[in-house]
Amino acid sequence: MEVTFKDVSLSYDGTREILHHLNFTIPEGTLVSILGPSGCGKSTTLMMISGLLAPTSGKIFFGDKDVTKQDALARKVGMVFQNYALYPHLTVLENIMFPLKMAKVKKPERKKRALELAKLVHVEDQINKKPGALSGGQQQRVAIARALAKEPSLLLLDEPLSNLDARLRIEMREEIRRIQQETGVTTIFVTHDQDEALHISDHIMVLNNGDMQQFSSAETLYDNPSNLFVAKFIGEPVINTLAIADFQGELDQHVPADILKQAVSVGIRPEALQDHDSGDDTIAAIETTVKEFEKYGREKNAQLDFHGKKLLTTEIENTLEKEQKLTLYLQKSGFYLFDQDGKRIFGGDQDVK
Ligand SMILES: Nc1ncnc2c1ncn2[C@@H]1O[C@H](COP(=O)(O)OP(=O)(O)OP(=O)(O)O)[C@@H](O)[C@H]1O
Repeated sequence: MEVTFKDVSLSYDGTREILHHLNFTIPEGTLVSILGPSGCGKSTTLMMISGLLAPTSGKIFFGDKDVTKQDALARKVGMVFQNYALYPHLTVLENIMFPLKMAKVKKPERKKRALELAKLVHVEDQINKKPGALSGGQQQRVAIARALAKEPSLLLLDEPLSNLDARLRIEMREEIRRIQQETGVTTIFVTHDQDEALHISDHIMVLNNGDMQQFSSAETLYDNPSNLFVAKFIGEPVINTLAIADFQGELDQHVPADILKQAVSVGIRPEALQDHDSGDDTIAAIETTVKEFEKYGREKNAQLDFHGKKLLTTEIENTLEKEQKLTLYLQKSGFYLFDQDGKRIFGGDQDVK
């Protein structure tokens, strides 16, 4: 189901606005993550999609239908939370069948459907166990199967992996992607973990302080961040940032004068700082001093001092000594300028916002 927010705002108490004028469309059949720091309004956005919370102003559409006034039941959404919320006294199969029982589906039919779902989420060999006898990952699979039982219009997942250990999180995020692709159900996934969002989503909505910063693919967020917040939030290691006044290097050959005049901040991805000149792709050479250097496996990180400011690069070919002087060549791809509002005004693909 396609979901559209038109100018949706929300205040819990009528005074403080938590979400401001959200406008977006989640395309049918896609997996979209809502990503942002703690308290930015991710769960609140999901609750408004579910119908558990009504917007203070604006409209919500499922397809062409205005559902702003419909409750959660009428919207037919399936929800999964981080604490699974399975019924402890029921078996796995009974848990999956439960929503169908409530919907008065006949017993043989609901058993057949629950068995299909148990297979889909790979718990078919656990169906007679109680949730307490399952691992966290298995419980999460059951919770997803239960949410899918009534063939929901949408599958909504609120931080579903946060109670799992690191290895299981990776396994389960791949599983959520597989289940979403096998069922084709439009899925909306709330997370504060960029790695999780970048790995499984078709599109990512980045929220900060109740404002939508950008809604695009993982690749576009990284290559064409619309503003400084997104540039800093997406990417590991984090992008280097400097005030333009602290950037001691020649840019006028590559950056138009009117843009340079508006620039307030500089963003340089760690991989855009190389120790060799690559001709046309190099936009400036800068003088630095090595502070730290680490090399192990595929990781190469050098911490550098650049006129009193710190820079990090991942692209050093040769071994370095502390306090060594080093000329770095700034690559065009991975170099950005931002104006006083933080908007990207140079770098990346100019027409992608
Ligand atoms: N029921 C409520 N009543 C009043 N304020 C609330 C309520 N629920 C959330 N808030 C406030 O709304 C803001 C957004 O909360 P929300 O839970 O949507 O953020 P979040 O991005 O999901 O955060 P987290 O990642 O920490 O769960 C926060 O400032 C929070 O304190």
